[in-house]
Amino acid sequence: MKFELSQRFWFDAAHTLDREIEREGSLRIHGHTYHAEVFVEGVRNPRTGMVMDLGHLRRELAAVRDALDHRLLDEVPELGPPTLENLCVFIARKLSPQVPVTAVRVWRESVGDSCKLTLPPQPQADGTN
Ligand SMILES: Nc1nc2c(c(=O)[nH]1)N=C([C@H](O)[C@H](O)COP(=O)(O)OP(=O)(O)OP(=O)(O)O)CN2
Ligand SMILES: [Zn+2]
Repeated sequence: MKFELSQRFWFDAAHTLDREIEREGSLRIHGHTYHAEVFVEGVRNPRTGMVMDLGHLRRELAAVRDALDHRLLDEVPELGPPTLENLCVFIARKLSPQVPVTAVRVWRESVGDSCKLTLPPQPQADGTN
């Protein structure tokens, strides 16, 4: 049996974005509240009954949030242009290799847009995936 767990967090951040349309407003520094959800997938450890302890995931996400919250995203190392796509990749890469992440979604409620990065399932310790 395979299970999918998820954990959400949010952060407030500023950015600019170099776009072909709506350039002027996008190039001015402005802020958004971003929401993110990280999905992990796997089988239960028979001893713990868990795919992974959600407390560990919460700790990992607190560190990721710290790298993004109240920041000017244009200046965040390794992010690149501060798009939803790059935020998904950044969050996935910040998680330690032990986290069996299969997807990351980032969205802005106020604008109504959303981006989901889907990753291939990681091999499990018991050889399944
Ligand atoms: N493929 C993508 N396209 C666009 C992205 C993106 O991340 N990936 N991002 C944007 C803009 O940032 C987004 O549309 C928000 O627009 P913005 O000018 O930043 O803010 P608004 O004024 O529209 O929204 P408010 O939060 O209400 O101020 C565009 N395309
Ligand atoms: Zn914006």
